[in-house]
Amino acid sequence: MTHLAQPTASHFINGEYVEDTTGTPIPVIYAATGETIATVYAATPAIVEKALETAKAAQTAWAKMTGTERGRILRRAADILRERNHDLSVLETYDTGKPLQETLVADATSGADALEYFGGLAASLTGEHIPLGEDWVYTVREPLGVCVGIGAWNYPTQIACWKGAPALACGNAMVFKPSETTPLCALKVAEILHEAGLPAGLYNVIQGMGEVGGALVTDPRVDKVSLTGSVPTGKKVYAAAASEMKHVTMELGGKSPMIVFEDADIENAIGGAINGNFYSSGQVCSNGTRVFVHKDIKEEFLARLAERVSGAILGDPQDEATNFGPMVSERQMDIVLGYIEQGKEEGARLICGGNRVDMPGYFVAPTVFADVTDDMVIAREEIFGPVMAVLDFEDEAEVIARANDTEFGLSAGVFTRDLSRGHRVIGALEAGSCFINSYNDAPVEAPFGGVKASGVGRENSKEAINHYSQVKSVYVRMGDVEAAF
Ligand SMILES: NC(=O)c1ccc[n+]([C@@H]2O[C@H](COP(=O)([O-])OP(=O)(O)OC[C@H]3O[C@@H](n4cnc5c(N)ncnc54)[C@H](O)[C@@H]3O)[C@@H](O)[C@H]2O)c1
Ligand SMILES: C[N+](C)(C)CC=O
Repeated sequence: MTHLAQPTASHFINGEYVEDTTGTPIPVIYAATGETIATVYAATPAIVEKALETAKAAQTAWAKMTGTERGRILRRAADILRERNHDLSVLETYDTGKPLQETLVADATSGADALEYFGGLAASLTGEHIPLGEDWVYTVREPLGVCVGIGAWNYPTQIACWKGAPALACGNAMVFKPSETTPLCALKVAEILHEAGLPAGLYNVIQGMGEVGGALVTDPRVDKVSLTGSVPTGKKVYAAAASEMKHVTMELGGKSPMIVFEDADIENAIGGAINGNFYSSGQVCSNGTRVFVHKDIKEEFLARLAERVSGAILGDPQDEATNFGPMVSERQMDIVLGYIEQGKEEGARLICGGNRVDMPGYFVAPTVFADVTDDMVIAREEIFGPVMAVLDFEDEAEVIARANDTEFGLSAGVFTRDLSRGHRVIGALEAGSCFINSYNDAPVEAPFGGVKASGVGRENSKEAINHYSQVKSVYVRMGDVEAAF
């Protein structure tokens, strides 16, 4: 019997589903059971060619439409996403294993927000007039052309929309390659965009592993590459794109600090630490996985934290009562369990969790280590699972220096009732997406992205427009041209 997650076909190109079973089969495995629920096929060179040719051909006419017309289509797509939120959330849960309780509020909804926001901005994308005496300069905001989006597996619907919405609003075409681990949701985004009236060829989805991503990145017809993925992949893709000076956005990994001062509202800080470590079972790029807690409140923090973590409900992710799901794959589970063993060997104090859960699927118990030191591997490397490292500190200058002592710079959070200190400390932290008395809020109105090895460019907000368009300046002389000879 065909599982309801099985898509119509593997790829969506030129406004329709396209199949080519000669590509490498990619099984889609439901992380809560280990069963194969769908199969898609990696794009062959012919499929890659068709997607790029189609995108290139469709983009010129799209760019000539008014922003109002483009925006209307994106906003219609946002409405359809919201109307179908339940079905899309069920699919997201099959694709990723994340609990339905989360996907109902975080995935298609945040994708719809992006489509609505950039749909609303499309009509206001203008240049400026710069008077220069009798002469003047005007600027024109132009699309880049064909953009490639490459996704990670933790937020497949959101990533497909966060890249597609600003690209399309600016008049570009997109070829999107989802993660091979979660190939399903982006196909629905493409289907809905076309149902909303998007002309054929402007948003194409093709499947595949890194080689397909690599073929897209190096193709001369591609003008921009936006990757969400790990730092090692980011370095490769950035280098490949640099050979032809392509525009890039790099949304990469992190090992972000969350600092809890002694005057913090401790329950709020614990709530922030739980959201910033255990939401999506810890598979969130911006997570505050190094939780620095002032030594005076550390033991109280740990005791209350352990009590609250015991409230995690592990189970069937399609059951709305479940609030903690499995790792996306067996491979990711093994990576996370390997880090947990390393934490134990390094001498960190295990407060809770620390094991695979004895149930079907790839569940790792929410894990907290205390007495973690800066040099431990679990404090230095991105784990991308439910593993919180709690470190203690004594004073502000010391904790800022330690928080910044990392190659990453995606996010940072501070909990304190002293707002002067909150702003001062956030100002000194090397991170792109920061929080005061909160953690991991990512509304579409706020720029999102990292500094240092965590990334280049920003998604969301008006900032994203700068990364999907370029400015042409035109000098207009009103008088005669003066020349030396
Ligand atoms: N900053 C953000 O917004 C953000 C959001 C989500 C996830 N992430 C990061 O993503 C990582 C987890 O996701 P992942 O395991 O899927 O990452 P990954 O780097 O393994 O893969 C990401 C994507 O890149 C593709 N890819 C791999 N090699 C490639 C190559 N040489 N050329 C082109 N494409 C290639 C993969 O097929 C996949 O689609 C974590 O590090 C996490 O922090 C970042
Ligand atoms: C962008 N965000 C934080 C919602 C998901 C990243 O993994």
